[in-house]
Amino acid sequence: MAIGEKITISVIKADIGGWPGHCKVHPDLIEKANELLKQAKEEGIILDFYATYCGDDLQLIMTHNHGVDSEKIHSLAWHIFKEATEIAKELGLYGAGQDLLKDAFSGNIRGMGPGVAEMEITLRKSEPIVTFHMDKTEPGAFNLPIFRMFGDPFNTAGLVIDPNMHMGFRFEVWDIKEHKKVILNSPEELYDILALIGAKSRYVIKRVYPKKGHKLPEDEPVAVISTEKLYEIAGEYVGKDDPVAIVRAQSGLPALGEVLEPFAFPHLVSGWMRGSHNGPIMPVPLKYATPSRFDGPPRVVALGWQINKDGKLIGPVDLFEDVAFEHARNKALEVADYLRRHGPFEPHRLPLEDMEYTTLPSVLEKLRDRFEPV
Ligand SMILES: O=C(COP(=O)(O)O)[C@@H](O)[C@H](O)[C@H](O)COP(=O)(O)O
Ligand SMILES: [Mg+2]
Ligand SMILES: [Mg+2]
Ligand SMILES: [Mg+2]
Repeated sequence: MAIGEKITISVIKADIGGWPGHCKVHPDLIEKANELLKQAKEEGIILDFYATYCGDDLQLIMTHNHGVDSEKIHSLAWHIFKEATEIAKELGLYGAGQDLLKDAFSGNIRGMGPGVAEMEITLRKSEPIVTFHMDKTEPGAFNLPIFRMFGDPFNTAGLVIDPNMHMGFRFEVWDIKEHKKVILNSPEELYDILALIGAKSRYVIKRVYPKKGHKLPEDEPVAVISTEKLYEIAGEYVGKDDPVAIVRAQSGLPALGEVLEPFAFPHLVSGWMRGSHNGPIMPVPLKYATPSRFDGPPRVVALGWQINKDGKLIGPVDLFEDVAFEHARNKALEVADYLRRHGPFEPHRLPLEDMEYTTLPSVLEKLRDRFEPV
């Protein structure tokens, strides 16, 4: 491994049991993940790793040379989730094995329940990246912040000032209901991008790419978001995914501060209690990534890394530990109070079409025969 060579960064996560309820990952599960990742590193399967949590989701961060969708890496992650599930069962954790939706591994973890964000890139001389980890929300929660990082000059000064990024970026947007994708150019097609991604339960940003003329290869993503579960599990829409993302920063890309700036505004996302409520996403350090009030409000953690020439993950820096995000947290709490006072009423509760995949329809079914024509 060296500068200028290809390296893959994989973030693979799953909820395999909460402690208590859907609140947090038990440290024994993280310990197990670390033990097995250490073994994989010693065997030369991965270059480096870090295991952590966000809420009740166990997060595996890995660097390796196997490219995206590698059977070796996906089966390693699956094996870790399976082994840790045994500990979750032993401890009697809540919903042990919750996100492991299939029994047998068949080559690729996508479509089996866990969330995956991976990118294969040519390693720069200095490679700053941020991994984002969310709980109690869905992939569309990344639409607004990712758009602001790479498309909004009011967020990212570099889009105006830096000649290396003045040409803008390309957004790969997925229609997760029709299972289609489209690539749109920013800034030329800015309004089309927004027309789609404003509808965040249906259209989600999957990747962002540099444009032709950028100093980075145009086929290597600069941001990637996990969306696979929603898209891949055939015939079944699986509600809230607790997504993750990887974003590269600096030197012709948004600066670290431009990557984090969108989270100074705790925008509304779907999820929270029973995956059925709108609420503010609160940027938190790991120590606060324990959604407990009304199973929330939804959380986002940002971990900062430098990847060195050997593929080693130098970090993490717990980026939202900064006091500069205190105001966003307070605002989120204020918005949470305001929304909670609506109780079961929309728009705190999600609109009916988004409730289709929750437990509400079975409640409404009981009343069906009692309706009379008016
Ligand atoms: O959204 C939630 C859990 O999401 P998650 O596991 O993080 O994907 C929770 O609010 C649960 O829906 C809620 O606690 C009810 O859980 P059950 O009692 O139905 O398991
Ligand atoms: Mg859970
Ligand atoms: Mg979760
Ligand atoms: Mg989940």
